[in-house]
Amino acid sequence: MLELEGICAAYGKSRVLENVHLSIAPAESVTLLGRNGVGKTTLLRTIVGLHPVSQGTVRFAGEEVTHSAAYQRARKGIGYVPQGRGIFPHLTVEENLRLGSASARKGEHNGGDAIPAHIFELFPLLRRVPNRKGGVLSGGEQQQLAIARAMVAQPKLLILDEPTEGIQPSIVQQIEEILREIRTRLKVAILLVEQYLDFAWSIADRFYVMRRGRIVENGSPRDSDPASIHHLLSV
Ligand SMILES: Nc1ncnc2c1ncn2[C@@H]1O[C@H](COP(=O)(O)OP(=O)(O)OP(=O)(O)O)[C@@H](O)[C@H]1O
Repeated sequence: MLELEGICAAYGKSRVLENVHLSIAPAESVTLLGRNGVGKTTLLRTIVGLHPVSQGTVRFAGEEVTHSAAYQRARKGIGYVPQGRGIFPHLTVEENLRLGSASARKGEHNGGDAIPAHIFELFPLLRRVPNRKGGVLSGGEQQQLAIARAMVAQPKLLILDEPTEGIQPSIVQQIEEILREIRTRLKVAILLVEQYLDFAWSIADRFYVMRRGRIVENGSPRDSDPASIHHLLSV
């Protein structure tokens, strides 16, 4: 479903990604691990169309999208939950969700479609607070809102950048369950950047480890020893 081949990217003259190859099958859950500053967020941004690649190709759902605009990739089915959540703090929960709808992404400035019922089944907490402003929600609620907003557009691939950052452990478990539902029931593929290895391990079918802009290891959590991955992440 997603294939990255030989991706290179830079900020000015500073090269950040070097020859990255990565693939994700439909409904597969993949985690991208690596220390701070190795290029994980930049790689996600090249996939969603927010950072240009200097070499390589991005293919999604059988089509090359290397140079497509972010909104075109969103329409094709790439959903993105950025680091820091990216919700609108002054808009209500319902308004935030409507902005995620497919018609809003197509540029029809009508406030978007109705919110699909399955969104509230996945996020019952949000059903209880439709009129609350995004900015007054707790960190965990904001993260759920950010994921729900991406899900409103019915993506085929959901990309999440450190969804557990700054969230208490009990809520992390809720988010884990929601992501599992998204993958198994809705058959949406997941690409997760995560520092919290236990969380990543519990939902990933496969992992990649990145160091200094390169993929240095990949495999399946079932066949890998977490201690060796911890070691890889600490050197
Ligand atoms: N806008 C920018 N301009 C210049 N350099 C940048 C910019 N954004 C990131 N970088 C640099 O690119 C490198 C990769 O950053 P990136 O955010 O992709 O890493 P990361 O692995 O996601 O780290 P983190 O976990 O801290 O978000 C870092 O050295 C960073 O300082």
